[in-house]
Amino acid sequence: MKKITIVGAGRVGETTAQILAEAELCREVALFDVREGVPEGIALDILQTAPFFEFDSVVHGSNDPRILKDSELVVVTAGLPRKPGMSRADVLESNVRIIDEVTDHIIAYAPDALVLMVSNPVDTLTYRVAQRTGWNQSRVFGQAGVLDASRMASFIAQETGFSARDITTMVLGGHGDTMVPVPRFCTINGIPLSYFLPEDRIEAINERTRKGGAEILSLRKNSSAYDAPGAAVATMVDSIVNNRRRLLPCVALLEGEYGEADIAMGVPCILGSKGVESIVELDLNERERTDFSRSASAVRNEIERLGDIGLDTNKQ
Ligand SMILES: NC(=O)C1=CN([C@@H]2O[C@H](COP(=O)(O)OP(=O)(O)OC[C@H]3O[C@@H](n4cnc5c(N)ncnc54)[C@H](O)[C@@H]3O)[C@@H](O)[C@H]2O)C=CC1
Ligand SMILES: O=C([O-])CC(=O)C(=O)O
Repeated sequence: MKKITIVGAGRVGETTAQILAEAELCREVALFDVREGVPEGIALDILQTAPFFEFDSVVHGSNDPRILKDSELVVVTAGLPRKPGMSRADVLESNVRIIDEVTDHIIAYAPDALVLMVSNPVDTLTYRVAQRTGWNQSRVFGQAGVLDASRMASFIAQETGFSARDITTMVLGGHGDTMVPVPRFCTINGIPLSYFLPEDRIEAINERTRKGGAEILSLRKNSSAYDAPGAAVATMVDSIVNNRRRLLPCVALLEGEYGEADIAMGVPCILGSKGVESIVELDLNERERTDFSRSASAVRNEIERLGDIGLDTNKQ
């Protein structure tokens, strides 16, 4: 891929930019942020790691949204992170205004790009971007499940003492307290998780996964997570730019899949060069279905709050 722009040169944006450049996932990594000098400074700092990591990707930054021009993919990390004690939904009102502005820049300067949303609450803001752009399911999607699944895998690795590499996990639903880890679809090198861990330990891991973001926030105090989130975004970008067509949980717009429509939330997707190529519909059991629809209700409540904010588009 020639050019990827990261909107929001904060902690997640910077971490993502470093990984994309290091892995040469595109020729040009652009950083856009409203903080004066910051995107330029971060770009320069990352560029100066090129001799160590031996990459040729170019990194540059600007406060001018025209930097988005010619991007094939835009990763959106702009917006407030929550503070300890808050839920992700608590930053909805602040972030929707930022995301509306960012969306208008994308429409104006990168009208053919794919959009990978990261800003929280990510399900609702992915939905918002899709509404404002009018773009389809394949082009507008978000990151949540890749991170949640990696958290779950690392907890399983800690619990079993086995290599995290052999652990495959699946987390569906909204990226909030109602997220749905699905241990039935988790394996250790193909062997079901239940072969290694008793039910109560699996349940404890599910619960820790649901609270994974809050756990880090409570420890780091003045920052939510950004190392694993950056790596999760880069994993999705890699599947897109290399057209790997990996099966990854993504925040996707549902159009009847899983019995839901007019909503965006985490489901397994095939992610390739055109974005979300398809949604994989798993045959959920009764408990998983109940948990999934509870999670959908939580996301829907957030989406309803958007109604008060109004979608007065300001397409340039
Ligand atoms: N989906 C996920 O799994 C995750 C989502 N997040 C979310 O990502 C977002 C960013 O988190 P951090 O990087 O830690 O925050 P941060 O505060 O370090 O960075 C946010 C950046 O957005 C910029 N920004 C604000 N308004 C802007 C605008 N109109 N245009 C361009 N840039 C603008 C700020 O200047 C700042 O540099 C938060 O909403 C956070 O909750 C964080 C981790 C994981
Ligand atoms: O916890 C937060 O607010 C940031 C995030 O989404 C995560 O780390 O999962």
